[in-house]
Amino acid sequence: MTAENVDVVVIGLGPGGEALATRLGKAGLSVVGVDARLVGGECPYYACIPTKMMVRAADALAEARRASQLAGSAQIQPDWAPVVARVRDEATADWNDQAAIDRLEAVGVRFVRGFGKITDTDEVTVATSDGDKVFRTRKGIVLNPGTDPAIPPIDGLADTPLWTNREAVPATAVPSSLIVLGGGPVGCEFAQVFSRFGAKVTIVQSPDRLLAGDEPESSELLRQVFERENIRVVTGVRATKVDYDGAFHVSAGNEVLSADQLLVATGRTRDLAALGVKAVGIPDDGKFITVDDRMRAADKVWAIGDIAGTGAFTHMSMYHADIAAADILGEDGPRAQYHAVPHATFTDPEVASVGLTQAEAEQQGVKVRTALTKLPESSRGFIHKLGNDGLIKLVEDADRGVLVGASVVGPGAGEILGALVVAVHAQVPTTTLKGMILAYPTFHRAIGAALAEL
Ligand SMILES: Cc1cc2nc3c(=O)[nH]c(=O)nc-3n(C[C@H](O)[C@H](O)[C@H](O)COP(=O)(O)OP(=O)(O)OC[C@H]3O[C@@H](n4cnc5c(N)ncnc54)[C@H](O)[C@@H]3O)c2cc1C
Ligand SMILES: NC(=O)c1ccc[n+]([C@@H]2O[C@H](COP(=O)([O-])OP(=O)(O)OC[C@H]3O[C@@H](n4cnc5c(N)ncnc54)[C@H](O)[C@@H]3O)[C@@H](O)[C@H]2O)c1
Repeated sequence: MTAENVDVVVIGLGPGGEALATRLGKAGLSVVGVDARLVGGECPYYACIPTKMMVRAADALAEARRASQLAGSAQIQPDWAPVVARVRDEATADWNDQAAIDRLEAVGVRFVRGFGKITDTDEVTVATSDGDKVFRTRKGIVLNPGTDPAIPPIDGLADTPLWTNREAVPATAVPSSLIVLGGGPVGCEFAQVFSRFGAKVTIVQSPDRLLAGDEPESSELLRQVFERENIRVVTGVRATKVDYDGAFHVSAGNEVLSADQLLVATGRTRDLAALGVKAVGIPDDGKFITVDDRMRAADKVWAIGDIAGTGAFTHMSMYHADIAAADILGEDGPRAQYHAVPHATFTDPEVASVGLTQAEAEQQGVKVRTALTKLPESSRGFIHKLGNDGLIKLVEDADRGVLVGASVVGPGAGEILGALVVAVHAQVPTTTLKGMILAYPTFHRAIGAALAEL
């Protein structure tokens, strides 16, 4: 088969791949963007955007329920139909990516729908509905394949009509009861959404706490809020068997949990062998592709996004895209650094953090000093009253006198975190931070209270 010569092929057009292809196209390179599914990847169609629309709706219900104690009587009749309509019409255009394809083509990028595989050094073969297309690349190949939901090998699970995020996002009805397998960000966000819309929800999480990558204090606070909202949280237990007879029956620990629906949110996976990475010397038996600080994975091969293993977030994929694009264009761009990576889980309260947790800092041999303040004890927390659950925890490198990590739980925690991202990123001395004037009465003013404890 004759190969077409192009400058760059981008395999997988997640948020990073789409941004990178756009930038290279604008710079005048001949770029082929390949995606087997939808241009934009998981985030706009099955993840960040539609789930945060669901969260927005669920939060509106929670605030309306709080009104009766703060502002008078409010009649609430949850209705999933507006959520279904927003997700279908506003977030995903009914899971149609034509607008994204048009945007790419407008900057000269050629889009090919199909499954891309590296078949030789500098060569990509795309399996399309019209047969294979082969491209030879002058400048290189960028891998942005993202991840699929991982389905754990639990006896009886595989053949059931389980949900992952890809079925939960387009769901047109709220199940009356739901078991959520996995208490990470995906599991926690969906659990609270469906619970607030009326489902009886149980989370089964194998580690001993929710959001196991966050601070233990954040996990514990979220568990308290969830239990207060009648979400059952079962931790330290692994599901061993699933039976389906029209309802799901999950054996976990000493009990069998039953529910109408099962949502599997136990992490993500990608088959590297199917991507053909071995052809360019990249091991294909791991979970991630190792990259350097310019996102280089092999000679003339770059890997960006979740697959690089530096944090599975849209902002990370976009960050990688900028760095790899600059390298491909021969620009002297910044190198990747990861000492101040932020993330927010959009539960209510939100759980957000940047940099190292206390445990991570201690593992790295940092002489750690920590401080913790509770938001209900702040003026703004006192005023806010219902829904004021929250905390701010700071992790300081006591020798250097700078913050190396911070966590915020609370209303708008992802926004409050912004100030702490600046502090950790720029390594602002703690003494300088202590001199800041923080507006009264804001939630972020509690950062000052935490700093005073250091
Ligand atoms: C439910 C949920 C909620 C989330 N919420 C947030 C959030 O609020 N904030 C946040 O920052 N992150 C969130 N994330 C994570 C976020 O979705 C990902 O980190 C983000 O999509 C970046 O992924 P990526 O760029 O690596 O690729 P992806 O978005 O996974 O896209 C990869 C693309 O590559 C394609 N592809 C793969 N292999 C091939 C191949 N061989 N050939 C052709 N095409 C291929 C796929 O079809 C896909 O379109 C969430 C994730 C989930 C599951
Ligand atoms: N707001 C956000 O930024 C956001 C939201 C959702 C997802 N994400 C990203 O997407 C990725 C995937 O999220 P996720 O929540 O699916 O994965 P995760 O790996 O973060 O959490 C899954 C949890 O399920 C547990 N688990 C695994 N197998 C289990 C089993 N058999 N039974 C019970 N528990 C089990 C894991 O130990 C883990 O604690 C994450 O890396 C996250 O960064 C980000």
